[in-house]
Amino acid sequence: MKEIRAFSAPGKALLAGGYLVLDPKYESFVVALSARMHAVVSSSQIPTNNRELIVQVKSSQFNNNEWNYSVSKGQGFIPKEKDGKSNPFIEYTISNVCSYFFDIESFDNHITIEIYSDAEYHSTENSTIMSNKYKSFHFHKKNIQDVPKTGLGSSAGLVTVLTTALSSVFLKNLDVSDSKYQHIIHSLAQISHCQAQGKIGSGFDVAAATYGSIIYRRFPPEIISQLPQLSVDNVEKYHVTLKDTVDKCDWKMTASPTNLPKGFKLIMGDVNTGSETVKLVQKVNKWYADNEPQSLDIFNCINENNMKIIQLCQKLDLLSKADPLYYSHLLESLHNGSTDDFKELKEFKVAFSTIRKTFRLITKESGADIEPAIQTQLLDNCMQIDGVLTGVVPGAGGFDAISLIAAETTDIESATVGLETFANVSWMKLKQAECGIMEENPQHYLDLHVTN
Ligand SMILES: Nc1ncnc2c1ncn2[C@@H]1O[C@H](COP(=O)(O)OP(=O)(O)O)[C@@H](O)[C@H]1O
Ligand SMILES: C[C@@](O)(CCOP(=O)(O)OP(=O)(O)O)CC(=O)O
Repeated sequence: MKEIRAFSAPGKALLAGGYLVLDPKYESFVVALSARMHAVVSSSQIPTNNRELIVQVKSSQFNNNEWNYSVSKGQGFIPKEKDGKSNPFIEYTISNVCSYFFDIESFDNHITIEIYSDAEYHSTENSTIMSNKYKSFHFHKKNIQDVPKTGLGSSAGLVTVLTTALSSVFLKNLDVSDSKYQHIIHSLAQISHCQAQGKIGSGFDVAAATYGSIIYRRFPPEIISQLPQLSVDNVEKYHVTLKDTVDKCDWKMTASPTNLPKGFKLIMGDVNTGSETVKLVQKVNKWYADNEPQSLDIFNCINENNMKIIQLCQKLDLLSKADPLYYSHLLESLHNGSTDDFKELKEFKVAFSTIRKTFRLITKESGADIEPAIQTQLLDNCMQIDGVLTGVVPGAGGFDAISLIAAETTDIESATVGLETFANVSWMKLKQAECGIMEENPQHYLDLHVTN
């Protein structure tokens, strides 16, 4: 009998903690976003002589892209694509999930996974909308690697949701709301994502895809770097080390659920030019090493303000319950220019402006365009808009995007329409996600038809 299940995972914005998050001594604030990556998985058992798996991954939104893999222990769980096509994010995910579960006695060996990604992950130019009563997706004429990204973490979302979908074939009782399974999904996805990227980043994107909005402290990079290379000759060794890493190892990380305070929302503006995170990180690392110990003081100053933001979010949320009247006045102040009358809001603004000031200092000293002048101007202008409290360049910064924190009642589109100052920004149809990885109804992806 054919089994069908569906899952989805959210995108991310690193609101506080860019660069510092790479070091396990600092915590960061990651907001999970309503743009999600989806996987619909169906599996069945077909007769074979060996324990070979057939895994077909379809991403029909992108020029009908599809990858057809055969995977077996004899090939070291290294997937072989029928036509030699490659997608490292899919391949490492298949390798790790298969290696982790391969001692399970019986499992479905014919697996089809359909990937869908929400509109906000990519430029929607020249795309066709296909929808049904429940979902709506953009279909492109280009292959996945040729459609411009917006920077919400498509590969992290893909790897996390694919890890979940594949694991569900081996674990029929997989429950994504159970922390035991979330840990397995998160660990396998972090490992696969790092291997596919060829570097061990901070992993905040995979953590948000799994756990939702979080206060995040990264795992030590050695957890992943100590894994042996997966090859035909060391299948057993890889399997044992992987099992230990996922099941026994202390990942020494934090991923505590958090949220923007009640009555506030995150607004993301796509600036449409793009930056290269790897190059920015290299420049900042060089600047840091060349300028110790002052660079440590600068990072500590950013950290103090990051922590302030995390504490203020918690404080505001408590206040919304403890003193609803005061809180409603506080929210109103965002629309009548009196935010400075409320010390919590004043402190919130000061924390962000200090972080921005410090980012500008690093920009000047390192040559890494974290908050380039054009973004400074844009953010300053945004802060004049009715309802907007503050703003920052998220993640690595650069020319990619801006994040604003505003009253839920802010209408950013109307406030900026037709204004030259905001001509280069497109406001993304996004909000904070309600949760990390979640199970979806597979019926909701059926009968998609053209709607534009
Ligand atoms: N919907 C999708 N279907 C198939 N592969 C995808 C999809 N989205 C992302 N990917 C994979 O992730 C890659 C982009 O990863 P990356 O450059 O790290 O971008 P991002 O910063 O969005 O994570 C794509 O080239 C592709 O291999
Ligand atoms: C600099 C960083 O700390 C944050 C980068 O955040 P972005 O959200 O800009 O990331 P990408 O999607 O990978 O480009 C690097 C890291 O944490 O890996």
